[in-house]
Amino acid sequence: MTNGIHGSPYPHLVADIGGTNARFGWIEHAGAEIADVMALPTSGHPTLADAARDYLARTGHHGAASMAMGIANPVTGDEVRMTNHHWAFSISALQAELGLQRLVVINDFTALALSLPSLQAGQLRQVGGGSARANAPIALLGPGTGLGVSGLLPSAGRWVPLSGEGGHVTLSAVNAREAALIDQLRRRYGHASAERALSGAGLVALYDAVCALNGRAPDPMRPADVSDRGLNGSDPACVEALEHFCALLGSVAGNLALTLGAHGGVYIGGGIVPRLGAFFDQSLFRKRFEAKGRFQDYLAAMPVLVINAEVSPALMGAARALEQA
Ligand SMILES: Nc1ncnc2c1ncn2[C@@H]1O[C@H](COP(=O)(O)OP(=O)(O)OP(=O)(O)O)[C@@H](O)[C@H]1O
Repeated sequence: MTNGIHGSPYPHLVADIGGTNARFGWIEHAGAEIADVMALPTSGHPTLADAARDYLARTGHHGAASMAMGIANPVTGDEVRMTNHHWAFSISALQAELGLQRLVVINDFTALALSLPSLQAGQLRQVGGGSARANAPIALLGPGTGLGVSGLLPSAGRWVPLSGEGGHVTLSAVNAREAALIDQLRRRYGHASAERALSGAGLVALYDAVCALNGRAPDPMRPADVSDRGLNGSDPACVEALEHFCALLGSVAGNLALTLGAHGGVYIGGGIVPRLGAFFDQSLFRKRFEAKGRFQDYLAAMPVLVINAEVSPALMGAARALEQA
């Protein structure tokens, strides 16, 4: 068994645990690529340990010495409880259960942030703005089961990732229709956070809110139904919900970019935006991103980069966290 750069013994099991998908990969030795990447449905396994064992059984791997995972919730102590799924566990108990010498657990978007400097041009699609400045703060947000938010700050020649919960900031409106939609979300949830609109469930909640404002009973929908009918134009309420989704994401992304001074670029991760393709590029997203009054020019220069969903960069970030542990 060999050690990593800072002493994490190999082989490494790496994981990206979202509310819907649990993605795993295997690193046999130092310098090896991440192999046997596999996504398992979180709903198909009673516990995270079960999902990890299922992955190991399916791939025939055994003897992981270290594991790193990014997981979709705040990580503030030994007890971990997912925000958008029922899995909960003790980090020390999971380490013992899986027989690991080292287990590193970080937020999933913190892990994704750690991977950003290694992404290749082919894994990104730029939506407006100029060139990213070197050694400048980077912003990251991504609608999926929830709304992940993070960033990278340059410090003394290395990148420091942020571990906040920016998906739960209060959603704000820029016109009367948005205010009415957000009011619908507030009635439904009490607090209308960004995630209540900018996630899979949020897309359905926006559709429900549009129907309520139009005095129409909503059809039962999954997030993919709303986006499919919005993209093919077959249901005007879905088209409007998808347009609001993109516009509100622009407002939230612009807020994050202003707060961080993200001249290094604003990255969009998560499973939803890459599926919207040209609709997203032609939506109000970019206009809203820049619509910050006197700071329009400041934001107009910043590139927005959509991360291709086919790649699993959060696994790379988890691997990096293990190297740095
Ligand atoms: N075509 C689609 N259009 C819109 N939403 C979709 C589509 N397909 C799947 N979704 C939704 O995307 C969400 C899953 O996103 P993602 O693939 O990023 O999962 P995840 O990594 O488990 O999420 P998270 O990290 O936010 O917990 C689910 O809410 C799902 O219903």
